[in-house]
Amino acid sequence: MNTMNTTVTKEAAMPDETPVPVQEERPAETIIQEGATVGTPFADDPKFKLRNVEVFYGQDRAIKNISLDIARNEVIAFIGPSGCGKSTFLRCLNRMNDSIDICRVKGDLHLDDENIYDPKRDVVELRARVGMVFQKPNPFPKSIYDNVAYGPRIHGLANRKSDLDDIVENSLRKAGLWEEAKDRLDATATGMSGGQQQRLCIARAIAVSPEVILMDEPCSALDPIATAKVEELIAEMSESYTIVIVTHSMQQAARVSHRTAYFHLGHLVEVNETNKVFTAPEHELTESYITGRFG
Ligand SMILES: Nc1ncnc2c1ncn2[C@@H]1O[C@H](COP(=O)(O)OP(=O)(O)OP(=O)(O)O)[C@@H](O)[C@H]1O
Repeated sequence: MNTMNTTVTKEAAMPDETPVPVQEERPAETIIQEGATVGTPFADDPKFKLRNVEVFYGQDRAIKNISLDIARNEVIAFIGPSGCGKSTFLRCLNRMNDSIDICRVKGDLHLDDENIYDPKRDVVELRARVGMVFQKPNPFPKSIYDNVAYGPRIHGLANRKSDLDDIVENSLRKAGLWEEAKDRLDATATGMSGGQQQRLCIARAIAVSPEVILMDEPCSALDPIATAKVEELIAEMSESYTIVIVTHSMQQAARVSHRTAYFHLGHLVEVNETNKVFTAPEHELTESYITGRFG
């Protein structure tokens, strides 16, 4: 455990002049050392190598000098209080922040030794390699088939209709949706349940053969049964893909991830094996969060 104290003691003068110790919470900012993440933030031969990353919205610095590796085929969970920068950092990994005018990203961000922010980089190709599943299922107002076929069509991944059929079937199978969808491929996707729509969005991401799948609170709009299905899927998918998941649910992070990264006020405070984060956190802020003292 980090040995720094969370409290300071100060003497307060009582009317009878007897000094009485007063306990005061030390503000979180005073116990964070910028850029000094505790635990195991680095990996050998990483999929993503991210160094000294800073993200600004206008003048506001939302991500403060974060360095992290994401290993191949690992599931890493980003946790932390609301507004700590989890989604902002996640969106750097496939340049989703590019669409926000006031957003500026600094630092070195590499995917397989290629600079993600190289001005010459094809962002469409990057997002095919690094797919994304959002908080709210967002199928296109098209048929189930066309939702999954959309990416392969625009990326020219199938020459014949039968090839496209195979991609659609395989993607729906991998997303655990084939049995439910095979007899209604022409039905509109928006007529599916929320959980089915989210698995369809996962199938849509899988259809372009990504290497990485980013998930931004993928279960927050789902009921417990649909959530359990998506979590099962994450476990299966981790054999083929690198997965980065932002979640508000510590139980979910504990169930699905190999490593967990704890964010606080734009800092990356701790990264460790998930089991360690939840049973023996090294930093006192991580401990405060997982024991429910704030967040
Ligand atoms: N488009 C934006 N414009 C300006 N500021 C933003 C924008 N998006 C996020 N921020 C700010 O950046 C900081 C980090 O936000 P972010 O959404 O990344 O946090 P988060 O940890 O994902 O939060 P939550 O758990 O609530 O989704 C917050 O202070 C937020 O207000």
